[in-house]
Amino acid sequence: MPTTPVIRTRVKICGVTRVEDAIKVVNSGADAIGLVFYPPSPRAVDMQQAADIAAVIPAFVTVTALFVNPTVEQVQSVLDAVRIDLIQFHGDEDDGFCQQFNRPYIKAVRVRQASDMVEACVRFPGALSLLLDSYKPGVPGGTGETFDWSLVPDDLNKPIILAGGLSPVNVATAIRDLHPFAVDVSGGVEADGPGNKGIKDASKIQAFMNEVYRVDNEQHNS
Ligand SMILES: O=C(O)c1ccccc1NCC(=O)[C@H](O)[C@H](O)COP(=O)(O)O
Repeated sequence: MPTTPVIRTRVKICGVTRVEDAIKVVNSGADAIGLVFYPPSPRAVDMQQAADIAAVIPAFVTVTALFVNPTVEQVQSVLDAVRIDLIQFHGDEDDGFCQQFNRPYIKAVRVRQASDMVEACVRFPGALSLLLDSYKPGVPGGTGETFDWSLVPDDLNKPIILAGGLSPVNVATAIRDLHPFAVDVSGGVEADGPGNKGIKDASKIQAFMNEVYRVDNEQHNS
């Protein structure tokens, strides 16, 4: 993990499915939203939902499109219809595939051991950052589970986006322990209840952001 804290930890809220939730995310001060283009996910959006959401996102908030092993045509059709600033590849794509879309990209690494992250830095030279997520067999992402943060090497040569099971309860510890460039949350800011995947809760989003602000201030005023 980097030994020096970043001045302000960036935040991406992933799995937004409704315009009203996108507005909550923007108003909370988050830096990025994630739109899931993976139909099996309960958080998947169709093209119209995505276009409607992207239309309310102002400048300086990054609209991220998330794919899991898409075809070239699937990615291109989204890019043609929706304002997308950044692509998140969450499957088994390689660097050549990820680089062909004329958009910056980040690559998810589902962490089992330290070498997963070290090797990903070599295998994905075009990735802006690595998004470190939990490994769960058969589940490509959005698991709501943390992984063993002590596995994260302190000398990775790409900025880290920490994901997997973050919430208002544990994000401060995560930032203190790992000093990631950014944190990414989905399930941890959703409304309670099994049918509410993809429905974000304004008070949880704000609690998450408040914790990020609190720990950033704590680290820079100590
Ligand atoms: O959200 C999904 O359903 C999903 C499905 C397939 C691949 C990725 C998916 N989500 C990715 C994310 O929302 C986050 O980048 C990350 O996995 C954190 O999710 P969570 O553990 O719920 O905070």
